Amino acid sequence: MSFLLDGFITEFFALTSTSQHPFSATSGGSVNSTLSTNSKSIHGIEGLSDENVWYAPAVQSMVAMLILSTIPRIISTIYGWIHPGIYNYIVEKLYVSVIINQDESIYFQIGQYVAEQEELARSKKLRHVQGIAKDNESSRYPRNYFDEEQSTPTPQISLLPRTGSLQIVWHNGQKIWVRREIRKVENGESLGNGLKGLNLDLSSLLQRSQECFNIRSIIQDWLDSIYSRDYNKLTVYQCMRIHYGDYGWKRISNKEMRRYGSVVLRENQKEEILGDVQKFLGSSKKYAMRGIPYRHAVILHGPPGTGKTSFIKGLAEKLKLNIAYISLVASLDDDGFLSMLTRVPANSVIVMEDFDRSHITKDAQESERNGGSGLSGIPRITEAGLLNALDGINTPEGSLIFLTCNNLDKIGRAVKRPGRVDQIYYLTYADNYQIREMFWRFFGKGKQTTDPEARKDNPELQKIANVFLSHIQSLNQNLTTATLQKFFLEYEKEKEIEYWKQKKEQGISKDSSSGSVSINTKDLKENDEKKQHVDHNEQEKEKKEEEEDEYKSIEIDLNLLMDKDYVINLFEKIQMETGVEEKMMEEIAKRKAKEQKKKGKEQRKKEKEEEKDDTEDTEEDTEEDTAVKSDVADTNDVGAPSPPASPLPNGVTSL
Ligand SMILES: Nc1ncnc2c1ncn2[C@@H]1O[C@H](COP(=O)(O)OP(=O)(O)OP(=O)(O)O)[C@@H](O)[C@H]1O
Repeated sequence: MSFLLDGFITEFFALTSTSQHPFSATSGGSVNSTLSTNSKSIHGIEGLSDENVWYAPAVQSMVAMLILSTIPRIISTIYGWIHPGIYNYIVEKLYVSVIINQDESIYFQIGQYVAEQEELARSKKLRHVQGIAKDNESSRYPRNYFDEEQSTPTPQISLLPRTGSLQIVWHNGQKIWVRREIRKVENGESLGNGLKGLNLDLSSLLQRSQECFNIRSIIQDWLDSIYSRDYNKLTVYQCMRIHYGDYGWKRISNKEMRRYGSVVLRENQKEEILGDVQKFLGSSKKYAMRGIPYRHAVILHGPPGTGKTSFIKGLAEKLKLNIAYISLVASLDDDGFLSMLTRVPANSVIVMEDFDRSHITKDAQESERNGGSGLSGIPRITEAGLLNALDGINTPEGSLIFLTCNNLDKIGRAVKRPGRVDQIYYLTYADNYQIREMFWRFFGKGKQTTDPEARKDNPELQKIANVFLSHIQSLNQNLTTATLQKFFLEYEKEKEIEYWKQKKEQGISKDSSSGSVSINTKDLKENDEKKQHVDHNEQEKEKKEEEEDEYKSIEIDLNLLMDKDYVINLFEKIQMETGVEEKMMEEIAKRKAKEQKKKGKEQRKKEKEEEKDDTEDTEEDTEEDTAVKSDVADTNDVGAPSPPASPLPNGVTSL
């Protein structure tokens, strides 16, 4: 009922107010003329001038369309008051509607499209909206470390229609009503506002012989437009609980893909995994012929920060796949798990991370003791559920599954056996090849980042890379690629800080030397306030653009990377900050203690030498004094004996 009332009110305002007509957002000018002609066209067209006559039929048909689309709603609303049965009958006969539940993977795309149309239209009709935070990527760079405002960008707010509000979206001249509404459970009761079970109810006036196929093709157009715009971006889905007992795939981000080339594994390892996956993706017929379930599971294991997640993202970019994360530690039971696998968004690689930390350990009893498998009341995936998933019982044809873990020993043999898991790869600490590649990817220019031949053109950087590598080797420590990345970022940051510091100093001295132009506040006040505001905004924009260009062109001085002490100290600082594994911390502590001891020894040695020098000086002084005294004595008391030489060793003074 309220749905139709809203529709009626919307139509009423659309007819009575030209500025609020949905067309006004896209073609404001033409709408005014259209509607001002309405009254004339209804009573005839005699009032129209010759040059306007040509569009009269169009105006008439538009008005007729508007009336036609409104009248059924008005009638159905009135009848709805009189008799719900009649209301239902009219709705049933005159409208088509499609409901998309929140647990459908396209729910978010359709919701996004509709919200964007609303934002585009900036409809003045929307009065009560939902405010959500919008991530403002562009405000993050350039990073001038002295500009505090810049480093803490203000969050941006975006307005969306509220749950329950009615939106109108025009598609090729056809009007679609869209409403987000709280989902009704099966017995017809609403779940209440606290729960986020939502439907998108899209309805449209029934058009002859098109029925729901028309609205289906409209929704398909919307989806196509969203997908074509976001093509080349990685869509990441996460399996989430939508409301009690119900799970869905939620799109959590739509990012630029991580480039496959930006991930550095051991020499040829990346190509090996890629080749294996490509071979699988191109072998559907072979699998079918042999009657083998067409699915492929890969385990990536190794210490944290060796690039397991990064590699999967890079692989997804390379193969143009989306990523669907499913957490094995979430409160998800076997039924939920398997049903989610059947609904995995198309063209996705399924990723189950931190497998060894899940409740599915190699010892099922241990798992139960730890509260797994539902004994603690929290629904859990059981080992049997996981084995079924890996066997491909519920997974769609062509499923590609990646499992990641730090400790492979914690995974039961049943899981690892051939047929369930097809390949196992170990990603470990960075070797010389990876250190070198990471270095060039960070500091090389153009082709040098990936092409060893091109690096020969930069012997200076090659020298720095070699010396840097030898410093790392002298550390004699296992370093992950994540630690190396952090090192380079920290180094860059330090150098940038130095750069901005210098810039700031130069800026101040430049201003003071040139006797910067002082602003006459009186003159400013006389200026038009609006103009000032515009000028200020433009200046800010220009300044930002200049800084952005400058940021891109900052030349980082890499010579410090050849300083062994600097490199070792920065690594230790990073390792301390990032809380590396205990063993590494122990090693650092040991080395620190050793260094401290060495320094203490050197200090004592130095002190001893200084004291020795002092004693020698004292002795010399004493001798000199004695000589002076004896001279004096010679002069004053000729014949007095000289004092005996001290029997104490050097540096010990006699009391
Ligand atoms: N081999 C690598 N090549 C490029 N970048 C890497 C590599 N390994 C780690 N990194 C960087 O380190 C960070 C952490 O890496 P990532 O999350 O992929 O590690 P992980 O092995 O999945 O760790 P965990 O086991 O804790 O999940 C990322 O920012 C990534 O850019």
